[in-house]
Amino acid sequence: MGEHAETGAHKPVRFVVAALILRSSGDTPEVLICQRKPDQPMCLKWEFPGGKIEPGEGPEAALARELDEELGISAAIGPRVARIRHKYRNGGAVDLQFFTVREFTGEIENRIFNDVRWAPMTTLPDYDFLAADLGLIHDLAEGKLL
Ligand SMILES: Nc1nc2c([nH]c(=O)n2[C@H]2C[C@H](O)[C@@H](COP(=O)(O)OP(=O)(O)OP(=O)(O)O)O2)c(=O)[nH]1
Repeated sequence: MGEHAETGAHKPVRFVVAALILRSSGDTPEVLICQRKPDQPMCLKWEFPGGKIEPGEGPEAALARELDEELGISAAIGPRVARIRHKYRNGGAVDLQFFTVREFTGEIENRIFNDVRWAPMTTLPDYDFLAADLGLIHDLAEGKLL
């Protein structure tokens, strides 16, 4: 195995934005989570809606575009609450920025995912999330972030 196969240094970093879309159900804060399709890489893992920033695009604009494409909503992008760099075992690195979304117009529609659901914050660790998200979901579940 060459050194690049081990370090993944040959693969460019993917700059990704994702949304913590929040609502309250009674006293319970909930967040929207999405499950990847069976035919996608890292299939059936859970993630937050979002995707790659396109060249020349700002992070907020990229996220608003992705939420429209993936869920059919027009979202007010709130503050950035986390930034995570993660190297996947296949060598691909991601730079993830998470923004809160507390207001949107339109009805949430599942356009590309295997499943979409509102999850109470405390239940997040019960879902099989992408590895890069694990620290974040534990902080969210423990009420440390929001
Ligand atoms: N949307 C989203 N992507 C995430 C999260 N955590 C995480 O590691 N990612 C990774 C998975 C993907 O490699 C990348 C997002 O890329 P994408 O949504 O535009 O495209 P994709 O899943 O087809 O991924 P790719 O194979 O094209 O890289 O970021 C997350 O919570 N939400």
